[in-house]
Amino acid sequence: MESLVTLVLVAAFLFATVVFLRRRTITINITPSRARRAPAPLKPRQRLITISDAAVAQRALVENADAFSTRPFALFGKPLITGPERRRSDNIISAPHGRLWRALRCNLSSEVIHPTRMASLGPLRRAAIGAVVADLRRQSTAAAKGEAALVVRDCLYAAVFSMTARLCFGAAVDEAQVRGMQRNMQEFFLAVGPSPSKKQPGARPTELGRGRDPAGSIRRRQVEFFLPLIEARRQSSRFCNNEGGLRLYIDSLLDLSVPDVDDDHLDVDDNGIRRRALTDDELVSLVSEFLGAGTETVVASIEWTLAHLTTNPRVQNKLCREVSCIVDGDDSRCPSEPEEREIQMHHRSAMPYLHAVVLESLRMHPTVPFAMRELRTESEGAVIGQTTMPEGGLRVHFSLGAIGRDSKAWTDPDEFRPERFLAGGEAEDVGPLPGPKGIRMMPFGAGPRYCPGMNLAMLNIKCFLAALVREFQWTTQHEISSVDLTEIDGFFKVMKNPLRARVTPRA
Ligand code: HEM
Repeated sequence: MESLVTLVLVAAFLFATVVFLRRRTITINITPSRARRAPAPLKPRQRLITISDAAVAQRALVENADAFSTRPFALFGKPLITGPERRRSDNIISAPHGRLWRALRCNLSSEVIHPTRMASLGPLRRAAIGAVVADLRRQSTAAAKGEAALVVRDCLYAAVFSMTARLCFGAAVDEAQVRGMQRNMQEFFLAVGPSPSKKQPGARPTELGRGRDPAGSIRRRQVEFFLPLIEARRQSSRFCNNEGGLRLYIDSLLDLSVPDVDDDHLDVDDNGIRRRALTDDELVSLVSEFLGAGTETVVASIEWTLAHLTTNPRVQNKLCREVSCIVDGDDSRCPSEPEEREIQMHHRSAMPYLHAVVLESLRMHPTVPFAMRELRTESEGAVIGQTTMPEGGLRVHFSLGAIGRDSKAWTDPDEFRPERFLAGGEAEDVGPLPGPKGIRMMPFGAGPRYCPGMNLAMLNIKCFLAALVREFQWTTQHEISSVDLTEIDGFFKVMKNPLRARVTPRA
């Protein structure tokens, strides 16, 4: 009897959701919360639905963008992002849709990672790539004697992290400080779920589950570690330090004033809004968000792509030919400045196959597995019309992996086939963000909350991949290991078993 009642309730809920998302027939997969591990705790009695259908995602995230613009606050569990004062210390990811979110997002996009600033990132990126290449050469020489397969994730992670940390704090931070930041972030991600950090040397075992106040103590250590670095930058004569044309993230945050009232419904004149500087707790939240978002996602994407290249010699050779032809060729159309040249070379039109390989990898393994939204009970009237919002509100997870592998939208979706993104292919007009024809894949999300780091991420992934494929041949070592493409979904979608490959320097 009890199960019959549950069945009826679930059926009514599914029906209501479909009606709410549009009153015509749509295919919608709704997974009850227990069927998938929710990366973030649900509020008591809050319902969770998982959307795996691109058309439904389009209607929700693009056509009903206002209603679907707020993420659940407690993505990580409150104590991990709440400062010692126990007040909200939002970062961009957690800020509700409104003035504060807009100010924070606009600061990152226009001050730090605006396309016009991409060129000044070149020296940092080249140093990071140089470090990985040198490390892999050294390891491959050592490994050649013992015929061992290399794990690329560790040196990749260290290089990308150091690049992101210096974009945040500048050249003044030394290696020890960068490694300290890395450990701190690894501890954070260990606490929130499976991540590449788990395998990182020096990562301490998580304290979760030991019955202490683990989240609170992780946050305390984060504050203790980052505040002195922030304070040092605040006290420095930062206006005199030329950071090679870079606008450091920490400087932009220290200069930023944000609206004091984060309520778009208040009837106030724009000029009358009180503004304030960011609190120390907010600065810590924003800095750690930048380091985490800028590193984990990019490293995981490069590793997934290398895994496919290792098992697909045809694709790898084709990519290597394209990269070598452009990098080693003398294309007079390219600008002579190395920074400008780098950006132009990695443009879709210059290296279409590299672009296609990266898109295909992101389609199959979007490294952020879900775009999450929360629909509040307050917005019920405006959004839902006749339908009753479940008590406690509604959590909606858009499954980016399922959308990218939908067999109704993609031919052989589980096959790694970059050609589909080339001219004449089934996805020639599909890019990393949904275009005017609607959503086919959305590895960087969709609607107003899409990833602001997309351009930087695409450029970094392409530059690392181009160098790694041009410098090395990637093969499996059957007698020792094969490539295991099993995914693990935590806050990030990572390889369950890190890529182990034989890495041979090209002549
Ligand atoms: C391969 C690399 C990356 C992937 C796949 C990725 C993916 C995503 C996704 C799926 C979202 C959620 C979008 C939504 O809810 O609709 C997101 C949000 C976000 N990402 Fe990324 N990201 C990447 C790199 C980066 C980088 C390099 C940065 C920073 C420099 C960054 C900063 C952010 C921020 C701040 C948000 C929150 C945006 C908001 O709420 O307004 N991401 N990202």
